[in-house]
Amino acid sequence: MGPRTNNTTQRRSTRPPGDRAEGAASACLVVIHGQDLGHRVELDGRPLVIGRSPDVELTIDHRSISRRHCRIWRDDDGYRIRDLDSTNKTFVNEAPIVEAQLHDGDHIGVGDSVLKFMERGSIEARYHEELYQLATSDPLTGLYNRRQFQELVEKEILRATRHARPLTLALVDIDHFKAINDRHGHPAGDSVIRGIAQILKQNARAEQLIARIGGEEFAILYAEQSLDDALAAAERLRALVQAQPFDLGGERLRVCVSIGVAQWRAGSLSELMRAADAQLYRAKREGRDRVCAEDKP
Ligand SMILES: Nc1nc2c(ncn2[C@@H]2O[C@H](COP(=O)(O)OP(=O)(O)OP(=O)(O)O)[C@@H](O)[C@H]2O)c(=O)[nH]1
Repeated sequence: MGPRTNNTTQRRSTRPPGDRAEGAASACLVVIHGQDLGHRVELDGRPLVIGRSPDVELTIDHRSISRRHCRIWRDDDGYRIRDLDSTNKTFVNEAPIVEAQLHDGDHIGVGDSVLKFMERGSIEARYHEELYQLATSDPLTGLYNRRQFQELVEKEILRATRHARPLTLALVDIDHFKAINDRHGHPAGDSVIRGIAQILKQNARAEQLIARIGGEEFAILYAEQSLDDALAAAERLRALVQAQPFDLGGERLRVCVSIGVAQWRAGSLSELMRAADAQLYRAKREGRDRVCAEDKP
């Protein structure tokens, strides 16, 4: 299990990467050794605890790391780090510390992992920012890509389990998309994909995760929302898409989507995906342009 940034709605937005408010973060941490190499966490001045517990802001689920291992915060002189009496100690540039000032480029050792501290704006931080965007987002829409979505959903499943909160997944698929490509061309198809992504983004709440997980398929995770609430949100999206004509070179085209919704009930991410997928195919079978959800238990 790799590192997870928690405190989702505050620490980092669960909105798609393209939607992130720029300028809020003043520094970042990048994993340069250990699990989830390249993972990046923004520091925006608020205290951040690194540890094995799922309830800290940056979870690294590894036995070499204490439940609450160390804390990073900002004071008038910049960022500081303090070890929280961890079993294996916290290191800055390979020296054990109790408390220390952090400087651009410092290596922070926690258990088997090494994180690099970088001031925002440094060339290296921008380089990592670009790499991170490339690795986690879909270039056509700016939404999360499939891999990143799966990683974030795994984390939400842990949180839902721990706090006994509901979690609902919707899979959204454009209807008869091949015909749009065939009739209007691939670039027009791309603009329809972008347009639908835009509708999904504009109507998402901060705690929702949205991704493009396939050619003309999107996924939305409704964290902390019941099946009924997610169903109502999905139905609103379906109606919005249906009501908004796309302008394809002067021709107005109506596009529809089918949506399958499933609630997480213990079990793995792939079981949740399969359940939502079954509902999506039911929506297609029953005539498209509709939302289907599994019956409640
Ligand atoms: N323009 C464009 N087309 C894509 C992209 N990715 C996949 N496609 C096309 O999307 C089409 C998907 O077609 P199908 O899976 O047959 O589905 P459909 O025509 O939407 O039919 P239903 O889902 O059954 O309503 C294929 O023609 C793919 O080539 C993309 O990034 N851009």
